[in-house]
Amino acid sequence: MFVEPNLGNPSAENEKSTGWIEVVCGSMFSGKTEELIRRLKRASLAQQKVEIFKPAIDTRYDEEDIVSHNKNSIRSTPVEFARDITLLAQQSEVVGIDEVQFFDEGIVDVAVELADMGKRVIVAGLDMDFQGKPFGPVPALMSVAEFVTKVHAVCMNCGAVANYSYRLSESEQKVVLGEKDAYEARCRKCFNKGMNEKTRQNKTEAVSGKN
Ligand SMILES: Nc1ncnc2c1ncn2[C@@H]1O[C@H](COP(=O)(O)OP(=O)(O)O)[C@@H](O)[C@H]1O
Ligand SMILES: Cc1cn([C@H]2C[C@H](O)[C@@H](COP(=O)(O)O)O2)c(=O)[nH]c1=O
Ligand SMILES: [Zn+2]
Repeated sequence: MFVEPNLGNPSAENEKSTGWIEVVCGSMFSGKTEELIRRLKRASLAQQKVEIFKPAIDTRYDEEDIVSHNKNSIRSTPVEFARDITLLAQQSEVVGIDEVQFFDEGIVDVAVELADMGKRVIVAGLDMDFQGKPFGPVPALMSVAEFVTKVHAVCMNCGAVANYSYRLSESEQKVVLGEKDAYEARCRKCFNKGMNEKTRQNKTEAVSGKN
């Protein structure tokens, strides 16, 4: 379990405690949102000023709340652009961001600026997309973060440790919102098996003139 670093206890009135960036990443169903909520609720319990953001496009469970697959939730502000967070987070000591993979690359500078101002910035998101490729700004965020936590799901095919989000449909679009109806957590072996089956099926359909 992640143990929060000491926020510091500045003795001089104007002295700021050091800020930092934490990344919680992994596949779908790996517990990213639960871990984010856990850290943010502990910060609130410690009387710290907490602000939470999510990309406006993620409306799966709720327009505003961040909701885990277990239905654990926390209030958040949906924002369209990464830059919006800079303005909205000015008064906070702790800034949480969920589904960070959906933000533009500007989110990296935003996270760095907020941390430079002395804030604790906690972001959670998918490190890989449905093809097993790095997802948006997450790799760059991992580079600039002080702390990176990779969490894992359970493979729905064989029960092994799952590192991949396997898309059940044939869609090739990067962004396809969904839950268990659309994705399965899979281990490396079962993910590769599924991807190879898809490739074979596409080739067969191309030969038979279906596509
Ligand atoms: N294949 C799976 N592996 C692990 N947990 C799963 C799986 N499918 C459903 N869950 C549930 O999802 C919860 C994690 O949800 P959540 O924090 O929203 O994950 P994430 O944000 O990483 O998608 C787990 O505690 C568990 O109850
Ligand atoms: C792999 C992958 C996922 N998505 C979408 C599907 C869900 O709506 C979110 C991930 O949510 P979670 O909290 O991590 O379960 O992302 C996508 O759009 N594209 C992908 O490649
Ligand atoms: Zn497996």
